Amino acid sequence: MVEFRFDIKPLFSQPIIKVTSNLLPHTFRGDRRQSLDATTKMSEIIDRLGQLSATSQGLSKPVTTAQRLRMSDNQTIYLLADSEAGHNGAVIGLLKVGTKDLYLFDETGQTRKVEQAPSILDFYVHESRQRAGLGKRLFQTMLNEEQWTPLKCSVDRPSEKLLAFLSKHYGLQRVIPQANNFVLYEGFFNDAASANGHGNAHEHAQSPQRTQNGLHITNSPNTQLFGATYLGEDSNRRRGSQQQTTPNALLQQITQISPTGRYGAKRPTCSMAEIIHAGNAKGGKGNGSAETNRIK
Ligand SMILES: CC(=O)SCCNC(=O)CCNC(=O)[C@H](O)C(C)(C)COP(=O)(O)OP(=O)(O)OC[C@H]1O[C@@H](n2cnc3c(N)ncnc32)[C@H](O)[C@@H]1OP(=O)(O)O
Repeated sequence: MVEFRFDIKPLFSQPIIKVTSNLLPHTFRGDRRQSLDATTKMSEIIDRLGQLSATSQGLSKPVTTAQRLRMSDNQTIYLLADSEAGHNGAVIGLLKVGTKDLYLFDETGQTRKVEQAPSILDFYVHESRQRAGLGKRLFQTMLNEEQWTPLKCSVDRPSEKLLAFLSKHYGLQRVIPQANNFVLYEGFFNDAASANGHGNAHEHAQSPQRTQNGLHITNSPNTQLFGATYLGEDSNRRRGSQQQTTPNALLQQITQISPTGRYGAKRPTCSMAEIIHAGNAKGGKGNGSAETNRIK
């Protein structure tokens, strides 16, 4: 459990609170002095949980910091607390989500630009409380609040635990291979006009060409950056057979696909990739991954 030198109860009038760039709990009411005190404490909570999440995922630096949240205009952090724990209560989970403009491959290998794609950016439940349903509670609250459905979420470099989590609770198993670090599941592009539940995600297809050798070429930045996609018989068979893929197999698949990330070797910064996959947030961005720069 993550305890603090101050009492967290005044900040958590309910077990799960939402925080955006003003660094105040969404339920907060108070004068200027109280706001200042609350933002200082919230910053400490976010930084601690962000650091623990990074450590737990083996990342060299946190994906989530108070400073990054303050600089963003489209990110929300959900925090889960146990007010009964310890002397001052304890914060036990963090989930950061946002929307991203992404170039993505659909099921047929065609490139699509998706604006404001719902994205899962960071997720952590303290080690002492994992596998007790708290992650599900946090995730479900987020889905209800954002009015998102799991199938329509892109996931920024999911860990093996998160892949297992999405498979278990939401039946998400078959990924659509991507050239960037985001993972999508089959069905993401169905009825894409309402991709984020509010109906305001937009996607644009790039017209594809299929050559004799099965290479799939579009005039898209994905193709320019990562080359054509091979749509061989094998991949068609795999799709046709509707195989169930285990999280481990998925991870392996992603490892092979992902050009960067926690699974790949370090590679030089690609400024083109940064431009293409940069999200809407004003904060610093990563190497091909909208949010992270997770491996440095
Ligand atoms: C985009 C990103 O954020 S990627 C990074 C995701 N975060 C991490 O990997 C950090 C470490 N892990 C965690 O913090 C948590 O395990 C979370 C956030 C992924 C899930 O939270 P939990 O409270 O454990 O989830 P919850 O109890 O609701 O669901 C449990 C299911 O999650 C998956 N899971 C959780 N822990 C593990 C684990 N150690 N090994 C494998 N699967 C796991 C399993 O499917 C598990 O079901 P099972 O116990 O029947 O096998």
